[in-house]
Amino acid sequence: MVESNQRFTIEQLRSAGTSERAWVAIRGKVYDVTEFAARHPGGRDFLMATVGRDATAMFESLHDPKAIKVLAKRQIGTLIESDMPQYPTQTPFQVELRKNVADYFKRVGKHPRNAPWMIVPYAVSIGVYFTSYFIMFSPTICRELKLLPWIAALFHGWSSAMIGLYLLHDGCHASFTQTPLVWDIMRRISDLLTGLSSHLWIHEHVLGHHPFTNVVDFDPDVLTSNAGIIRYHESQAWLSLYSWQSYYIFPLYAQAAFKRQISEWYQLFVDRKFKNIPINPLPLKEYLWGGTSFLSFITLRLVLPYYFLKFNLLRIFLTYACCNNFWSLYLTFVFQASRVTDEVTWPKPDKGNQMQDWAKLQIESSMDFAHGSWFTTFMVGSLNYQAVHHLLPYVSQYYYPALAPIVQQTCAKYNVKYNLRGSLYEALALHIRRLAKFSTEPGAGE
Ligand code: HEM
Repeated sequence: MVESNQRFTIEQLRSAGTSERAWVAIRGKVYDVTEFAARHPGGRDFLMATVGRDATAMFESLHDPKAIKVLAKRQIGTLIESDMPQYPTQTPFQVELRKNVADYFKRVGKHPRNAPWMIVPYAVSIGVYFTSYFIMFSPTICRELKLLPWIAALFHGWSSAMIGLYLLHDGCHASFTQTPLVWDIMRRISDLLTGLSSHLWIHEHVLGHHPFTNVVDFDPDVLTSNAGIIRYHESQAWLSLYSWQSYYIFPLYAQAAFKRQISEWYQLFVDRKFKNIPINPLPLKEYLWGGTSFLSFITLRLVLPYYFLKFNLLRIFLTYACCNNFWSLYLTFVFQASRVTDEVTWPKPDKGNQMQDWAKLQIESSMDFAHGSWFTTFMVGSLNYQAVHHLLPYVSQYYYPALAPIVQQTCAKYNVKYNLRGSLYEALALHIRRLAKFSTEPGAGE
């Protein structure tokens, strides 16, 4: 039995990231949520992924401030010192934003997670995925219409990107319906069809990227210890290959899907970490899902076209090269344009590990584009409203266009910079400009 006034080190907390002993730290208090996990309205899976660490930023960004009261009787002690940056609690800007957003949902009489129209893009993504697959590997079409299967391969890449932007993204943010089973089904569909792991992505995106966007050494995309092949921050050590990065980003970005399909299962099951983010011991269910997803992916990509439809291996490889390269370029450009530019902030915690206002950081580290264009919004899974998404990741993307003016007005009142460009191309040009800037050796004109 643990006494409620006990003081824990971060290592002790870390060792309690299992289903038998699940502890989590929020604002310096350590809670035992082993029993609570089964009753967590956000589902057991999300909670179990977050235990064994200081989950303050993630918890506060997703829950009403009152939710912490539910945990009061589960407090078992305090954390001696956190290894995570700390944001101030509930600044006036955050409080007003929260109120304005809540007022909007009260006015329209909707729940932020309920948006039945989202079924349309979900169905389009899956529909195009299977239609294009059929065209790519229909022996008759391939014989009669030589070009069509290659166009279908591009559409297959596009639909894989859309599955990521819609089913994976919304499932991992729990932003469609209030039912954990639905979120689970959405992200598992993505696993089965794309050969990527949504469990790993929860760690990368929900635990790593979102609470600490662009924060050096905490956002897994901005690590000084892992210089990477692209340099877009001054904290990354200089490598002479960066001189060429404005040119090689295209082939580099294009191979992202292939690289992930090979590395993700290793990171999840063998390495048990994503860059700087450790992964808690996995339940049997996760191994079974991993195996099923891998088999389904191999069946779709190899067994069916090679053994049953008798396509040769070179043709299969080239078809998937078309698909994967298009898919990777499409997603990478959207992601990079919406946050890797000079105009957004790249904050650092101070010496005491303290950060500025979390909401302000989310807005100022985002680059929005093409507000009002329904076509762009559809094509980029609403990431053209990046600031709103980062501020309210649990709200269905269906509501972003309506919420953006409310957020912008609140930003204007509190003098918070809201970055917005007219089109994706403008935002992309800013990204390319930043890469060009960091392709010069420090001290040689950067
Ligand atoms: C990605 C991770 C998480 C997701 C997606 C998530 C999601 C949710 C959702 C959807 C609710 C229902 C209320 C609402 O709609 O706001 C909820 C409630 C709650 N969650 Fe989480 N949660 C996560 C992590 C955590 C963590 C780390 C804790 C800390 C122990 C936690 C503790 C709670 C508590 C105490 C409630 C309120 C329960 C009640 O009112 O009875 N959640 N969560």
